[in-house]
This record gives sequence, C-alpha cells and structure tokens, in this order.
Amino acid sequence: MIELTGITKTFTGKQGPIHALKDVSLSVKQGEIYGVIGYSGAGKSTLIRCVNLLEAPDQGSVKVKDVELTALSPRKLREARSNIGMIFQGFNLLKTATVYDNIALPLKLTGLNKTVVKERVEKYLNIVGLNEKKNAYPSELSGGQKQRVAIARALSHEPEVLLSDEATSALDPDTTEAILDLLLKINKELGITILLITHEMNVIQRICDKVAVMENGEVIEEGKTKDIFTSPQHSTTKRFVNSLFSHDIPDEMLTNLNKTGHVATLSFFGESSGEPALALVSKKFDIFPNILSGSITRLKDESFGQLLVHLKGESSEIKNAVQFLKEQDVHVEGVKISGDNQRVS
Ligand SMILES: Nc1ncnc2c1ncn2[C@@H]1O[C@H](COP(=O)(O)OP(=O)(O)OP(=O)(O)O)[C@@H](O)[C@H]1O
Repeated sequence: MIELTGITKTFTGKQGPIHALKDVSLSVKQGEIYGVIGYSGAGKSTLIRCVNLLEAPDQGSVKVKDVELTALSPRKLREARSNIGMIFQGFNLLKTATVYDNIALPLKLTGLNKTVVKERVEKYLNIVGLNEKKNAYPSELSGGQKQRVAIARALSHEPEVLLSDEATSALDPDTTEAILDLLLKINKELGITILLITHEMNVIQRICDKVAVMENGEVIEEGKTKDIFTSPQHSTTKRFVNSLFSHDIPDEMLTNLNKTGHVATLSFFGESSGEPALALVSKKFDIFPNILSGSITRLKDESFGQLLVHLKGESSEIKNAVQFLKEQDVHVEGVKISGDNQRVS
C-alpha cells in the first residue's frame, strides 16, 4: 500500500546541512498498522510528511497504491492526497469553527453537496463517539475529544490510508489508551491502513503489527512487533523495549549474583509459558532459578512477559538449561553489567 524507496532529505541548517533522511526504505502492506519509533530528531516527522509529499524528498520514490506520487501533476497529487488522511499531535482544528464545521468545511471545499456533507459528518462523528458535541467549539473540548474530531475530519474524506504524527503524545495515559482503541477500531472495521510515528513504545506495543526503529535519519531495525520485542538487536531498540519493563535491580547486586550463576532476561508469549518452563528447568537440571523481577504486558492481541532471573549453578548445567528454555520458545538473553557482558545466549 505504501512503498518508500531510497528516500533522502537534507535540510540547510545554520551550522551546515542536516541529513534528516538517509536512503530510507519502508513498505507498509494494506490493512497493517505500522509504527515508526525513534528519539527526538531521528527523522520520523520528515519521513511521514514525505508519504503525502507535505515534504518533498530530495531523492527516492514514494508510492501509494502503486502510484508514484513524486511524478504527479499538482491536480493529480491533490486527488491522490484525498486517499491519505492525516492526524497530528496538535490536532490542527479551526478554533473559530464548531466541531461540525471543522469536519464539514473541508468536505464542502471538495465540491460535495450539503446532504452528502451532513451524512458524512454525522457518520464519522458517530464512529468517533462525539455526535453530542457537534455544536461545541474546540476550546470547549478535552484533548482526547479534540483528537476525535481530527480523526473524524480525516476519515470523512474516506481515505484508505491514515497517517498519524504523534497523535497521542499530548494526551494523558487513559486518553491515549482510548485513542489507540479508536485507531484499532478504524483499522479493523473500516480496513484503513495506518502508518504512525511515535516516541512511545507503549503505542507500538498496543496497536502495531510492524515497527521500524529510526536513528539519525536511518531505519536501524525493522520487523514484526512480536519479533522486535522478543529479540531486539540494536542497542536503541533494546532501550525502547526495556522502557516497558522496569527491572530495577542495582548493578552491584547483579554483579554479585553473576558470581554464583548467570542473570538473564527471559521473554515469552502467553501468560503461562515463562514460569512453567522455569519450573521444569529446576527439575531437569541441577540449577536453582530465582525470579528477581517480572511483568506481563499486552502486545496487540497477545500477552508478552519478561522475567529477570538468576540461574544459580554450574556453567555447563546453565548452558543446558538455557538450551532447553529456547526449545520451549522462551527467548533468553544475558544481562549486561557494568560493561562486562555476561551473555548466556
Ligand atoms: N524544516 C526544517 N529545516 C531544517 N531542519 C529541519 C527541518 N525539519 C526537520 N529538520 C531537522 O531534521 C532532523 C529530523 O527532524 P524530524 O522532525 O524529522 O525528527 P523527529 O524524529 O520527528 O523528531 P521530533 O520527534 O523531535 O519531531 C532534525 O535534526 C531536525 O532539526
């Protein structure tokens, strides 16, 4: 549905060129929710703005539904853009217009008649659950309600693609959850493909099928959310994944524990697969596993758990136990302590 190939964008900064995007390629399939995560300045906004050519890339190809957008005339580009909705962190609502008019005015500009406009506004206000607020002004709405209006406005053009530029970053955790649920519903029930950018791993965790991690204008890691969570490769990706699990054990304690065995994180899917596998390990091998910390969270439709464990015993027994855990689909990774990388895997 969205194919970005070899996208390069350089800005002219006061201190010289800023290479915001360096040869970035990305492929989003129809019906997917695809998340791009990265720290501030990674290039996420520039990338998402290239998809509808709000930002023109210096080089590279932007295809949406097999149409090369960079080659279109201004009129054809306007048509193509009507198939790509967008929502923003700051909502971008007209302050002087009611909720109804915020959605209706852009529709009228496309030439739709009054009856169709009314039907569309009501349909999409219903979908976002805000029909009773149609005569309110944005200043009378909460942040979550403003984002709902913005979503209804984007959907009212009946696009196949929705771009979300940090749509939940200005919202509190409960409102964020509600907006993420709404995005899931839109994806499921209307079949809209969603490409979003965020700096919050919980957004990726809750709704994304796939994720790309960006740093310094490049995609450093990409794949199914499930795979990235169980086996992050790049140190930045590991930081993002670990941000969801606070195994707050002091380094000194970890160093001491490593003298009598190995400290490792075990990642697993399903609520019950981690602990039973660990119980079996203590029966089968001459080791004593001790859970130091653990938590379970949800990855879209599945539960995903992580345990920080101390495996006490001889190295050879630990090695066999780790091999056994891997065979039970538990991902095992040694924990770094003070630069001394005691890898178990
Ligand atoms: N119009 C511009 N002119 C000059 N530099 C820009 C412009 N837009 C972005 N940049 C620079 O490009 C780099 C990437 O910015 P971008 O906004 O895409 O990153 P980001 O990952 O979205 O970060 P943030 O979450 O802080 O917005 C940054 O160094 C930024 O300062």
